[in-house]
Amino acid sequence: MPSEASLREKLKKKTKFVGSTSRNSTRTKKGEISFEKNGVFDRGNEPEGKFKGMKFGKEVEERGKLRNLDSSGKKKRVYARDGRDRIGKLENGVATSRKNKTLFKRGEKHVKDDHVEGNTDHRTMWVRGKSQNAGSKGKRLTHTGKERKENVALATAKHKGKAKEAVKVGFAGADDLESGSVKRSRENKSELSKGKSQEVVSPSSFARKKTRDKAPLDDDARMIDDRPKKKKRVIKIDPHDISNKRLHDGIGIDGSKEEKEKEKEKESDIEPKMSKNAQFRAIQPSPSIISFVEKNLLGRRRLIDLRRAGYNIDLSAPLDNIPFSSSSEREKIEENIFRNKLDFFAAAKVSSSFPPPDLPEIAFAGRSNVGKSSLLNALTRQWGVVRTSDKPGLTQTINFFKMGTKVCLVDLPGYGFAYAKEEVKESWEELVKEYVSTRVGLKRVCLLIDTKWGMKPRDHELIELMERSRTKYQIVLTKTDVVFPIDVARRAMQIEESLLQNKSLVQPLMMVSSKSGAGIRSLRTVLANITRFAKR
Ligand SMILES: Nc1nc2c(ncn2[C@@H]2O[C@H](COP(=O)(O)OP(=O)(O)OP(=O)(O)O)[C@@H](O)[C@H]2O)c(=O)[nH]1
Ligand SMILES: [Mg+2]
Repeated sequence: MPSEASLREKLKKKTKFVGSTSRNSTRTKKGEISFEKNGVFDRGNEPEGKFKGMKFGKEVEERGKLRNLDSSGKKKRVYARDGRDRIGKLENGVATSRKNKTLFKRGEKHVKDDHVEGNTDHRTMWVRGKSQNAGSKGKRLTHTGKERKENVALATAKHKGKAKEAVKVGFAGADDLESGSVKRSRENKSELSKGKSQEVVSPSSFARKKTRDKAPLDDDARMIDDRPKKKKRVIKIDPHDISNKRLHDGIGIDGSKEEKEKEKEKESDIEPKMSKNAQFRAIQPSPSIISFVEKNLLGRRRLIDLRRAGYNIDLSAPLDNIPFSSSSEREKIEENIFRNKLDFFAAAKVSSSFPPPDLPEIAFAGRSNVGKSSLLNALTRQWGVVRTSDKPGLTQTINFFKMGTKVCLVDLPGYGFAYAKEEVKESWEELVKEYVSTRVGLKRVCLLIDTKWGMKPRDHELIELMERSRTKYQIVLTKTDVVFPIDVARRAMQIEESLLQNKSLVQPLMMVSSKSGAGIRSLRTVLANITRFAKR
């Protein structure tokens, strides 16, 4: 049997090896190593090679006992009690491994371990700790008497809700464990996860907890510090108390001045609330203006209504397409003058460049982009002769157009906002002012006002100038098609009322739309009368 002898020798060697490694392993694993039912290491994370030899030698015998006893819970407990003395002789690490064996038998988690230990103080404490009678049943096998007392105290403290007491006791116990039993510290760690009072067991976690608790305390303290400061800042003002503040302001206590001031405040509050727009809405147009607006289809209208009335809003439409006047005489005048071709013959940037005043002139003035050039085109229906643009400031010179042999139409540069340098715009204004105030042969200035925006300060400036120079001028509201008919009437009423005292103003106020053609016929009639009666 040489093979048997050699086998035994091999086994002995392995046993020796295992004996040493098992201790080391338990020490290093610190209770994390688990036993299987057959007592063999391990399902843990340790490499298998380390623990294979556990089946042999004395260790194997002991494991055999363990195995038998592990098969039932009761036996295990009996074995543990009996074996504790025996195992207790071993080093702490080994003893821990024994306990761990029982602990991890049914699971590897510490929480489970506590449950597996079953009727121990420990489990009762932490499992039932949330209920009642912590530590009243059973005895913890692995704990010393001192530890049991601590746990009981912890449980009692917890049960009674005395967290502070529990903290103190727990912390003391943790100190003991740190110095001695690794198992104890592990148990305490598991305890940490079960409640606030348990968290204090580990000194490090206790320190963390302490700092955590401190921070909010500090915040609270700061908040508490802040509150009174805020309160101090608050000045309680009684709105009905007129004793101090109002006396200091020099207002009598009787409240007479006070009431007056209140009334003034109310009035001043009301006035700004009445915006310009609201004031405009409050205007009541006269019936004559309203009828004129309706008759000429001024204001925003449906296309179908314009067509029914005989308007042709097609820009390329000839002059004839404008609705016929009921008066044959007026119709004749319109045709005779405005059927003539519109001829551009002069442009002037300075007054010295003005052409000689051979013909009576009708000028079109107004702010930039108000529609002066467009109106010239609409009156003659010769689109493109006068250049227009949606960009303010296109017309930068005084442009002279002959219309037949009887009248000259003058397109003036606009004033106000324009895409041009300030100096240039100022020169335009000066040129326009010079023209309207000094031009010989100027029979009428059509001052164009945008119906939507009304008159602006620059318009008033020019009016004042024409009033001073006694230049005849007539207001023409443009772009009436962009506002409601009632607003066209309101604007007309507003402007007429504002210029009632002006002597050089020629009535009536005209309203047109170069886009729809509304009011163009009426304006033609007015302008034709100028040329007819104009003295050369
Ligand atoms: N809806 C509408 N738009 C108009 C009317 N008249 C002119 N416009 C537009 O207004 C813009 C300015 O027109 P212009 O005739 O160039 O105005 P302007 O007063 O000559 O402008 P400046 O030469 O810069 O002073 C253009 O885009 C026109 O199409 C109108 O009656 N209705
Ligand atoms: Mg123009």
